[in-house]
Amino acid sequence: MRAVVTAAGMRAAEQRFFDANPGVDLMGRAARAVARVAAEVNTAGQVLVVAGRGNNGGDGLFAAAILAAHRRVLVWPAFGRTHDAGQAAARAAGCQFVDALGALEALPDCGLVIDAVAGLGSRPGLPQALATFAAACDSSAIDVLSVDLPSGLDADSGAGQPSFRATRTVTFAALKPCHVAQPAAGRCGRVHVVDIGVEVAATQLRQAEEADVATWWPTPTASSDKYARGVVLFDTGSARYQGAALLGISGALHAGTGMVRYAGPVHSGLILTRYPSVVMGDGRAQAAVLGSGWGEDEGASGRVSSARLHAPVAVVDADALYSLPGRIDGWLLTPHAGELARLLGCSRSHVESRPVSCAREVARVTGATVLLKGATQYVAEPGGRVTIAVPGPHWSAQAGSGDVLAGICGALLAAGLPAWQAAVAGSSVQAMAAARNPGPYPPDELARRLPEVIAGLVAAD
Ligand SMILES: NC(=O)C1=CN([C@@H]2O[C@H](COP(=O)(O)OP(=O)(O)OC[C@H]3O[C@@H](n4cnc5c(N)ncnc54)[C@H](O)[C@@H]3O)[C@@H](O)[C@H]2O)[C@@H](O)CC1
Ligand SMILES: Nc1ncnc2c1ncn2[C@@H]1O[C@H](COP(=O)(O)OP(=O)(O)O)[C@@H](O)[C@H]1O
Repeated sequence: MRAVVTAAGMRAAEQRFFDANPGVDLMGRAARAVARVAAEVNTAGQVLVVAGRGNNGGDGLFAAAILAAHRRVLVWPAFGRTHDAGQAAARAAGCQFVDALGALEALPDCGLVIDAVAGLGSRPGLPQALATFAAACDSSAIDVLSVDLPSGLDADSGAGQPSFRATRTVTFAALKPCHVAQPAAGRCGRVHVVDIGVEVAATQLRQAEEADVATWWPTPTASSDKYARGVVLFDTGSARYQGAALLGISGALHAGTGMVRYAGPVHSGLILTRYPSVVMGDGRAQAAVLGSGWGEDEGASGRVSSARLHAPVAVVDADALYSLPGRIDGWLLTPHAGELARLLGCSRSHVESRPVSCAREVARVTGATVLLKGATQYVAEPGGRVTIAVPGPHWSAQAGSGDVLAGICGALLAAGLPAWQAAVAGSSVQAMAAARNPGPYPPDELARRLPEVIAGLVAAD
């Protein structure tokens, strides 16, 4: 699990560090890390450092001084004034200072641009000259190494256009929200988190890793039987959306559930032709999966109540989200941004601009865990902790992926994982299956690839 720290949290951690270690040269440590990664990206070509006015510019200037020992380094102080000591070091090391025009003219001869315009202090957007330069970097496909974060992005919200688009980002102590939240994360390239000695406090926002999923994944033992592994009861699908039932069942079976019961309206012939191990009808279960493919079913409340008679907890997807039976501790809700907006009575764009606080709010009010689906998958617990799932490729943005995901999560909930782990592990493993099978595979095909991903995970653990 990797901590994700806000700009304020990072500044507080830095202050604690300085209080305990007065006089330590953190900027020097940051600059050496930037120079090291710069040398990895491009070993010998000319480097152009764009330096801002603050400490981020200072990191870039000291890195420029280190790199200038072995290669030609140009420095563009984008606002004229820049970090005084950093500027003196860069000049003393022989860096050549250029203006905006000089920077643009030099670009074709450079092997690397270091963006040290702004980091934690970055405000959304760039002034015109920098926006023009960032666009020129984009169109010339030159490697851009951003210091802390691509300048022009807000560290916490990830908002910001125009901004630099980095191929690599070197950040310090911990990830910041903009490194993990799409679409900003897509502008950071490969992110290196460098230890500079600053310890961040435990965070309420974290990014899960494959190793976490491997640790949590429920694997059968010699004493396992189908009931111990978990029974999932599905009430999914409708006459109009029959496929949703098949997709969810596929997710659960390929994630390793002990048994699937199906109590929805889709004809048994259709279900059993595809999945002969499914037991038709109600019965005791460890978890239910509800809502996928219901459409605007008028009997939604009745279907939710009925499932409660058979299973202590449920994954609530799609249209079942609007028939929640009061407080539902231990349950898992799986809305996308539009569904979460409807639950909150706000606009989709409001949810998209504040995904963490919106998911937290619904978790707090319902007592359930909320998996907010989308390009970044946020899992919010009622206590306020939010875990981001392992990311995957955007091919998964297709009808039916959510139905499969609900089934995977149902299997994990039935196996006894707490709702937050079921949600993080389920959405991560689906993303990993998509990442290991790049291309436009339909969601049912990706579900069939889950076993090899899970086998690899548990073997590695
Ligand atoms: N906080 C820490 O623990 C550490 C911080 N360090 C560096 O210090 C940085 C923070 O320094 P500062 O607080 O001085 O802030 P920054 O240097 O990140 O940003 C502030 C400056 O950038 C300008 N600026 C902000 N947004 C802009 C935009 N979109 N376009 C153009 N200019 C913009 C501001 O006007 C201001 O001059 C970190 O990002 C990191 O690079 C490192 O030296 C090491 C440790
Ligand atoms: N841009 C994206 N990149 C990666 N995954 C995405 C993206 N957009 C959506 N997804 C994933 O695709 C699935 C879509 O779910 P959902 O909208 O409920 O679809 P459906 O109801 O049709 O199954 C979710 O698992 C979600 O996390």
